[in-house]
Parts: sequence; C-alpha cells; structure tokens
Amino acid sequence: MSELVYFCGTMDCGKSTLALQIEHNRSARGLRGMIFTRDDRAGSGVLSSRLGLFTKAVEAADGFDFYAHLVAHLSGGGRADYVIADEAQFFTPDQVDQLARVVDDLEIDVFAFGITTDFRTRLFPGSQRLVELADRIEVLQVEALCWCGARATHNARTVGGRMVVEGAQVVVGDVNQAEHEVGYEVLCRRHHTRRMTAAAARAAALSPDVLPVE
Ligand SMILES: Nc1ncnc2c1ncn2[C@@H]1O[C@H](COP(=O)(O)OP(=O)(O)O)[C@@H](O)[C@H]1O
Ligand SMILES: Cc1cn([C@H]2C[C@H](O)[C@@H](COP(=O)(O)O)O2)c(=O)[nH]c1=O
Repeated sequence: MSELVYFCGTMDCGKSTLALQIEHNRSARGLRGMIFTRDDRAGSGVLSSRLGLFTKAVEAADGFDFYAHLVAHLSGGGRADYVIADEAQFFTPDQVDQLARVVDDLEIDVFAFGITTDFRTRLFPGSQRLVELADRIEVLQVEALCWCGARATHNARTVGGRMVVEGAQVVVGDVNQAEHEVGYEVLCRRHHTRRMTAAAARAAALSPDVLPVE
C-alpha cells in the first residue's frame, strides 16, 4: 500500500539530508524517483542539504500540478517508483491534495519534507494540509538544539540580529546568517515565547535563563 509520509521538524534538523538519503538508498536498488522542491536556498531546481550534498529537482512553483506532472511523465513512458518533495511547507493546500492523489490513484509513495510552523509559530498552509492528509507523520530524530540545550521545537526569525514576530510568512533564508541579514534560529518553546535568542541571552548574561547547559 502506497503512503503519503510527512517528515517534519525545525529548520536545520536534517530533513533535506534524509530526503537525499532516501533517494540514494532507493536509486541504489534500481528504483526511479521523481524529486520536487520549492525555493531551496541553493536556487531553483535544486534540493540541497547543509552537509554539502545536493541533487537536481523539479521546481514546484505556485500553479504547478504534481498529479498532472506525474501522469504526463508516466504517459510518456517515464518511470516513477516514488516521489520526494522537499520544502513542502511552501506548497499550496491544493498541491498537497495532488500529492495525496498521486499516492491513492497512481499508487506511488510520496515522501514530503518540511517545517511545520513559521517564525510566529503558526502552521504553514502546506504543512497544515500535510498534517491533515498524511498516512504517517515522522518527526526527525536528530534533535536540533536551542542555545539552552533543550530540544529546539520552534523557528525564530531575526532581522538585524533581533527576533521579530511580524512580517511576511515566506522569506527564504538560513540559520547562522550575518547579523545585518534576515536570519533564522531554532529555539525551544520557552525561549521562543520569551523572544530570547542566543544573542539576546548573551546580552542578558545575568538572567537565570542563561544558566549553563547541564
Ligand atoms: N559541518 C557539519 N558537520 C556535521 N553535520 C553537519 C554540519 N553542518 C550541518 N550538519 C548537519 O546537517 C543538519 C542540517 O541538515 P539539512 O538537511 O540541511 O537540514 P534541514 O533540511 O532540516 O534544514 C544539521 O542539523 C546537522 O546535523
Ligand atoms: C521559519 C520560517 C522559515 N522560512 C524559510 C527559511 C528557509 O528558506 C526555509 C526552511 O528551510 P530548511 O531547509 O528547513 O532550513 O523556510 C520561511 O520562509 N518562513 C518562516 O517563518
């Protein structure tokens, strides 16, 4: 039975790496995958991991129809034994419905990867639809850590080095950016709620929040 699996976690927890590993393991056994992404930091039509690995992918912009693309590919004699879809938080709910249809009507496994919530702790529409439709939700096992040592569960956005809670939902970017750039930092819920990034914690070094990690 084919499945729609949603692999999720914070930024920088290894989702793209896992996507590339799944692709590697399956293609090494002669299976053929169809790889999609949207707005990867490395550019259009690339699925990249911070470990330095990357592969070509089909860019799934707004209006792209996953189901129609797969049907056209198969009708033209192409093969697709599984689908990998990275940065799935950026997909529209309709596109996630199309991925579910790929599973149900074409009987192809779909492995989707994405962050669940944005910098305001709100669900991305694509992630919400994946949570609603997935056969299985897998939270990544390699924990990203907050500066305090707790498991990071939330994504913070920083502008000019300060955490912000207002702005456009989508701003492509990375962790560990220079202070003047828009950047991201993963935090535990407590420090996200208190808007305490690593830099803010350093600045408030006398706060009990910055007791050393045990
Ligand atoms: N220099 C490094 N050495 C070892 N592991 C690294 C290094 N840089 C990044 N990583 C690993 O890569 C992970 C990020 O992987 P990536 O697939 O790009 O994340 P995601 O897609 O979830 O944002 C980090 O959590 C870390 O485990
Ligand atoms: C929290 C948050 C993130 N983004 C962007 C930033 C990155 O380009 C991607 C996440 O990529 P990763 O491979 O999981 O690190 O999402 C955003 O646009 N809005 C946000 O609120």
